[in-house]
Amino acid sequence: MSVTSPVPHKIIGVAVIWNHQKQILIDRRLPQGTMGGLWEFPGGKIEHDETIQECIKREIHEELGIEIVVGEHLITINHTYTHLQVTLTVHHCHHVQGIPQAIECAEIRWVDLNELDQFTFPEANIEIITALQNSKK
Ligand SMILES: Nc1nc2c([nH]c(=O)n2[C@H]2C[C@H](O)[C@@H](COP(=O)(O)OP(=O)(O)OP(=O)(O)O)O2)c(=O)[nH]1
Ligand SMILES: [Mg+2]
Repeated sequence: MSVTSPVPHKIIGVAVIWNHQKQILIDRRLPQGTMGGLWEFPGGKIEHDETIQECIKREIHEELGIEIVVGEHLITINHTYTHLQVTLTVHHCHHVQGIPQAIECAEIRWVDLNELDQFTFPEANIEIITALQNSKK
């Protein structure tokens, strides 16, 4: 008889942050740890008693030191990696104040939508990027 233990499930709020030049903010994960060195949209785990919008606003302040307005829902992705299941709830967001700083990541960049293909993202992000490209057509 084999016993399988369920993989951990993380609920993550994710921000697609736009500036006035219609660029999107992406960050590179630290080299060590899960999905190290890959690019991502900033965000993180939801805390209890928090809405997804509150989670996104808090994570962006903690990780990048900036203020944003959380806008329209873009997509929710359920994805299972080998040792981890994630639910990524993605919202369009707007940069309001502050210069983004790489507080909890290796690097950050403002990029055009058509430049996203040049960066390596986690597997779950393929669907997010497709949704973004389709929503802007
Ligand atoms: N923020 C973010 N996370 C993503 C994206 N795509 C993707 O698969 N993920 C995964 C990577 C992580 O496992 C998880 C984000 O959780 P997290 O940033 O709070 O957690 P972490 O793994 O960095 O670290 P920890 O706090 O659990 O130690 O979601 C994305 O575009 N943005
Ligand atoms: Mg994070």
